[in-house]
Amino acid sequence: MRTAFTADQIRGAEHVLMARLPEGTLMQRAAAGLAAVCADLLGRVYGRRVVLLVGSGDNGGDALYAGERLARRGAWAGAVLAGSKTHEAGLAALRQAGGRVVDGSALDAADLIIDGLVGIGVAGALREPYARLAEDANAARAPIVAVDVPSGVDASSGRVQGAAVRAKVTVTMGACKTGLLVDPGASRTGTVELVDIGLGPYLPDPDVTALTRDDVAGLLPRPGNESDKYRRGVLGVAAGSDLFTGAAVLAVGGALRAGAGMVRYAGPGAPVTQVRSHWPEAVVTELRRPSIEDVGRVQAWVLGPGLGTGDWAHELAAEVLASDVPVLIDADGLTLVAGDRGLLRRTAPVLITPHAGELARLTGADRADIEADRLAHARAAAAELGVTVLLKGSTTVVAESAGPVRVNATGTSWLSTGGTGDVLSGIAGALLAQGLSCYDAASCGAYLHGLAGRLAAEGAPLTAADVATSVPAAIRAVTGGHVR
Ligand SMILES: NC(=O)C1=CN([C@@H]2O[C@H](COP(=O)(O)OP(=O)(O)OC[C@H]3O[C@@H](n4cnc5c(N)ncnc54)[C@H](O)[C@@H]3O)[C@@H](O)[C@H]2O)[C@@H](O)CC1
Ligand SMILES: [K+]
Repeated sequence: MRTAFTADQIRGAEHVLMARLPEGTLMQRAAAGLAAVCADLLGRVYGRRVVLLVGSGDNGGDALYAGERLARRGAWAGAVLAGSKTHEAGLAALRQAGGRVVDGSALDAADLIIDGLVGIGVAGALREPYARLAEDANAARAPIVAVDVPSGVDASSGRVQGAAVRAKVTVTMGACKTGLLVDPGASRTGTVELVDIGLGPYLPDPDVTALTRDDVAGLLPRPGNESDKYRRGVLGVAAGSDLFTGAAVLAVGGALRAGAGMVRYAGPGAPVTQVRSHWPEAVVTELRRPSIEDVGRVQAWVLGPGLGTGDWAHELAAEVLASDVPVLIDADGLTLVAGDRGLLRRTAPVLITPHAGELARLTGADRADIEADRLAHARAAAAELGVTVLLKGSTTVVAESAGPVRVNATGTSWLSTGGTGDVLSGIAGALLAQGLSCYDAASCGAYLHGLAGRLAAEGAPLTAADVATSVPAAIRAVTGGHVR
């Protein structure tokens, strides 16, 4: 499990550790790790031009001491001092090693740029001259190594309020920061390298976690000798309408490919015909009225893709939500719930899977605000609505009212195409039906969906149906595909 922490959590742990060590120890550990990554990236250090962007805090101190180490190995090291004050001991050490102070024009001829403008101490948008330096560094041809956090990215949320460095590598000290895993910040970090400065034992429970392949392999249900189609989990899918038939086909497809023992599809005539012809494996009930009475027993429901938002859909949603099994609500189901919050009054668990626009409709928050601070809005919605929230987007996050938010890093921008959300609801629904909690079903579902998207795309456009087709390959990639 990858873990990440807010700036305050990191400061708290650093405080305890620092009190036990001689002054300056942590910064030397940080600078040593940073210099090693820079040297790796340069290949040969001797004679290469390294430009340090140095802010007024300890982030600048890390950069100066790393510059000193590289200068001692024969690099040309020039520091651009951006702040009204500078880490004096760091600057003296750099000078002693042969480094110098330069102006921003040195960026053009740099072989490597070290961004030590601001780290976890940043507040708000970068001020001048920091903002201009960040932009000039981005425009230069040299790769940028960001110290701790790319300057301009909020370490605790991933928020970017103005100019921000776009790094090739981010060398983060002690522990990963939340803002490095959540967009828009995550898109600025490049590769994240962690330098161990001994903080581990002093860290609290993480703010954010990300499942690894092994975590997902451990959580995914696998059929055993005792399994039959009923015990493996039966998923009900209430989706599709005479107007929108494809959503039903895609949600059922995602569910079948993700290992549901059986999928019971319930809908009106047109999607019933489509689902039957695409998926003879599904057990289909054609609904003449909005009732699930004749559908048979299920262990979880997917409610909403392509369902419509009229009275018929509302009545069907109310029936599904009156059941005593977990329900995943997506798409039109979310619109129905936004218009009638009373539908959420139930004791069995609810997982909602909105994108930012759908969450805005549900909570009244501004869509752009949600995009800018996905974590905070997903958490707040989970607490307000009493549900598990899977917020879709460039970084998909899964939040409950308490505990760490799980972020998913497997996605690809090729997935932003019509119908992929319907497939995701089928995958996560199938995992719910197999007995996973909303939290695990959502985060494993997002992981598999992202990976299936990557496998389907291979760097080219994909369709939602391709994603569903690739889900077994994604599961094989995660579990090692051992035959059992
Ligand atoms: N505290 C520690 O034990 C360690 C800290 N380390 C480094 O120290 C950093 C934290 O240092 P600081 O607490 O000094 O904070 P930072 O260096 O991250 O930033 C604080 C400085 O930036 C300025 N600043 C804040 N927001 C700004 C904005 N929007 N535009 C322009 N300037 C802005 C402030 O005026 C202040 O001088 C970490 O990110 C890490 O790089 C590492 O050396 C490891 C050990
Ligand atoms: K930085």
